[in-house]
Amino acid sequence: MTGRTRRYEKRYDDLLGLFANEAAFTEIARTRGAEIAYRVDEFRPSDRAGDVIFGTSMLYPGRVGDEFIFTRGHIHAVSDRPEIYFCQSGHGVMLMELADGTIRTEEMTPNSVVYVAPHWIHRSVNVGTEPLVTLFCYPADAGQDYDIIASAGGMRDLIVDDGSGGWTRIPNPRYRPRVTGSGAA
Ligand SMILES: O=P(O)(O)OC[C@H]1O[C@H](O)[C@H](O)[C@@H](O)[C@@H]1O
Ligand SMILES: [Fe+2]
Repeated sequence: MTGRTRRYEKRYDDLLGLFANEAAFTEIARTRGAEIAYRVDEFRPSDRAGDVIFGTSMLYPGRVGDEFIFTRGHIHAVSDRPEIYFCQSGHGVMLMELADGTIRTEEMTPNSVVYVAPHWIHRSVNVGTEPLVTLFCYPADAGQDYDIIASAGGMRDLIVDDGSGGWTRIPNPRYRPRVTGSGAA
């Protein structure tokens, strides 16, 4: 991508506390903490509501224990703002969750498009062996809220190796359901 207005990179060290297997993470961070886990190049023409931010993201393959490497994940700060992702290469899963814990996954393979509808928390997961490269686009006034995941102990499900070359979803043992709506427990 040429003409970017920003590049943002996350190293393994920046992902501390996000993976379920803390011992496996500690071991990886000890030897490869400074390695880039993912990189985002974006073009942001302005922050105006009618404008769009677009760019490319490159998530390198990896695993922490059985869990596949992922982006930190967020909900848009203006939560009704959607996003689209076009997969250029690699094999990924878009893991999406509503505040009430409803989960959805969409597989990402080259030339597939994923629509992240308004109000969905979203995280890209690389379940393959090559970098997962996506082109993304979302409204320029959307912003990102990371606390919605952090305050719940992560997303409700983990995307893990199924032991036969694929991926599967298992419940996240650290997940604490959010209190949503009136009177919900
Ligand atoms: O913001 P993160 O959860 O770290 O994910 C990294 C990036 O993922 C996507 O590509 C989004 O469109 C970016 O806006 C975001 O910054
Ligand atoms: Fe987003």
